[in-house]
This record gives sequence, structure tokens and C-alpha cells, in this order.
Amino acid sequence: MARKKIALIGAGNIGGTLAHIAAQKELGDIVLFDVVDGVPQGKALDLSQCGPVEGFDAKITGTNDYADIAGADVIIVTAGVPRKPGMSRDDLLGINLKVMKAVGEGIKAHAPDAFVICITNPLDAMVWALREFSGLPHEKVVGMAGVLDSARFSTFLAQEFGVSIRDVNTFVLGGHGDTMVPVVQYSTVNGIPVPDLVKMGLSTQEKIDAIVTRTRGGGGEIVGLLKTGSAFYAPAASGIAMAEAYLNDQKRILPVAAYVSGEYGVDGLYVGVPAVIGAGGVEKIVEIELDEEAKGNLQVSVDAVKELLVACKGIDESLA
Ligand SMILES: NC(=O)C1=CN([C@@H]2O[C@H](COP(=O)(O)OP(=O)(O)OC[C@H]3O[C@@H](n4cnc5c(N)ncnc54)[C@H](O)[C@@H]3O)[C@@H](O)[C@H]2O)C=CC1
Ligand SMILES: O=C([O-])CC(=O)C(=O)O
Repeated sequence: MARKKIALIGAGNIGGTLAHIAAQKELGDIVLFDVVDGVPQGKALDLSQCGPVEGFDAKITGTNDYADIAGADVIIVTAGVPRKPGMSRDDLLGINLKVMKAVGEGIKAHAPDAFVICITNPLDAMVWALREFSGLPHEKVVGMAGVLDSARFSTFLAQEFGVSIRDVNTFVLGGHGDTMVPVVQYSTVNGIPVPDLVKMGLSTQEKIDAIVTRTRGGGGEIVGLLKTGSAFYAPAASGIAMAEAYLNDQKRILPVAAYVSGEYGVDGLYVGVPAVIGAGGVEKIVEIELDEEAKGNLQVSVDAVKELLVACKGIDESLA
């Protein structure tokens, strides 16, 4: 069987890390695309030379030509700019919307059968715009945010309870902004719900509330520390988990930015929800019963995403 082909649009911090992990896992041959001449080529050469040391067989090439993404099975989009300290993700909307237009047109022309994972911020608006510009089916275009936000939530909970990260399972739903919704109700340590662990005296409500707040600001915490650029190791690992779910038809239930049409009382936009990811792309959105607080918080988050779509339509008439 021929190797799969993975195209990475954007060869910056996340793009390079995605290429490295994908090669280590031998997910397929990798094409790194960027608008800057030399950067994708240089990174591809450097990464190729990891092969003999790490023992992977993957052809890694760099390009500035969209024609080279033809036949890609998976495309992961990180093209655009990251925020700086003091900025919100939403401040990136104007500049990254233009990037999504170029990327969407490139995908439409050269790889319309791919499964596309968007990572560029502000995520929920950019994945929506990328889908519009590319014209691909909604189930083949998805956004990465919830896997990362849940990983942050799980990390902080594992630290709080002093347990292995392997036993912690969490869902963060809603938009990938400060209004995201870490769902405590469905967060467990090896099946034991976090609220039960609090009742058992293993933590306090105050500490869990503080962890929820820290999770919501998890991206900003790293931006503040790095001072230039934003998180890239965990975002890349999260993107790869989604790519693997598709390539290996794993049917994983992952929190992803999926196109909702009626689920959770929301229609016609992308927002973070639990979804089954398999060979069909987003195969099913899973509607979990939310408590009143989570429901209210999800609505606030959805409203924030809606505002961003209005802004996108104001900037680019073709989206209106
Ligand atoms: N969804 C999520 O959970 C996360 C999203 N992000 C977002 O991902 C994006 C990328 O982050 P990094 O890789 O750290 O940034 P980076 O600045 O290291 O890399 C971005 C790359 O995109 C390239 N680029 C710019 N315009 C392009 C175009 N029109 N076509 C192709 N490539 C283009 C740049 O030359 C650069 O190499 C940012 O918008 C960031 O905010 C970052 C972390 C998590
Ligand atoms: O915070 C940022 O700007 C990057 C991002 O989305 C994250 O790390 O969650």
C-alpha cells in the first residue's frame, strides 16, 4: 500500500513540530508548505536528517507551490500569525482571514479530497472561513482546539489529584477563547467523576474552580511566558491525534471544532463539541446532557463565536 500523504500548510513553530511528530510516527510522506521561500525547504531538509538517527521512513519535502499538496490525505493548517502578549486571539482575525482565503483556494484547487484540520486562530472563525473558501464538505473540515484545551485541563487535574495523566479524562467544549467551557461534570479520574472526588475530600470546589480558570487562560499563560509566539508542542501533538483518528479510522470521540447544524441548539457554525472522528471525517456529533451551568456557559461561548463570524463577513464580502 502506498504511503499516505500529509500536507502541512504553514512551516512555523507548529508546522515544524507537526512534521517531526508525523515522521516519528510514520504517518506518511510529508509536504511542508509556506509562503516564505527557503523556510519549508530548510526545515524539511533538517527534519529528513532526523530519519537516520530516529529510524523513521518518511519523505519530507518543503515547497512554496500549492501544486505539491496534490493528493494529500490529510492537511493541517497553521498558516498565519500567532498573538503576542497583550493581544487576544480575536485580534488576529483580520490578518489570518486573508491567509485562510489563500489556503482555502489552494486546497480547493489541489487537494479537495483531503481531511483538513485547521489550527490557525481565532480558531472557530478561521475553520469556518477556511471551509467556506475551500468549498469542501463540512465533515471533512475540522478545527483543533478542544483536544489541546482538554489536555491542559487534564494536566492540571492530574497534578491536583497526584495521579497519572493516563487516568484523567476531560472535555472542554465551546469556542477556543476565554469563554471556553471545561466541563467538570464529565471530567473523570479512571471513571470517577471529579465532583465525586471533591465530595470524597480529595480536592475542594475552590481548587477545581481555579483549575477551570487556569485552563481557560492556558494559551495566554504560555504566550506571557514565551513573549514571542505561542504554544506549539501540545498544539502539534493534538493535531496529530486528530490526523491519526482519521487516517486509522479510530472512531475516537474527541472535542473538536465541528460544524453544528442543530446539535446543542446551535446551527450553521463551527464550535467545540465532542465528535466521532474516523475515516469519514467528522462522523457524528455526540450530544451530551449538560447541566444548567455548562449549558449557559456554552451559549455565552457560541455567542462569542457568532460575533467573530459577523466580523469575518464584514471584512470579506464573499463570506456574507
Ligand atoms: N487552535 C489552537 O489550539 C492553537 C492555535 N494556534 C495558532 O496557530 C497559528 C500558527 O502558530 P505558530 O506555528 O506558532 O506560528 P508561526 O508564526 O511559528 O508559523 C506560522 C507560519 O505561517 C506562515 N504563513 C503566513 N502566511 C501564510 C500563507 N498565506 N500561506 C502559508 N503560510 C503562511 C508563516 O510564514 C509562518 O511560517 C497561529 O495563528 C496561532 O495563534 C497556536 C496554538 C494553538
Ligand atoms: O493562546 C494562543 O494564542 C495560542 C493558542 O490558541 C493556545 O495555545 O491555546
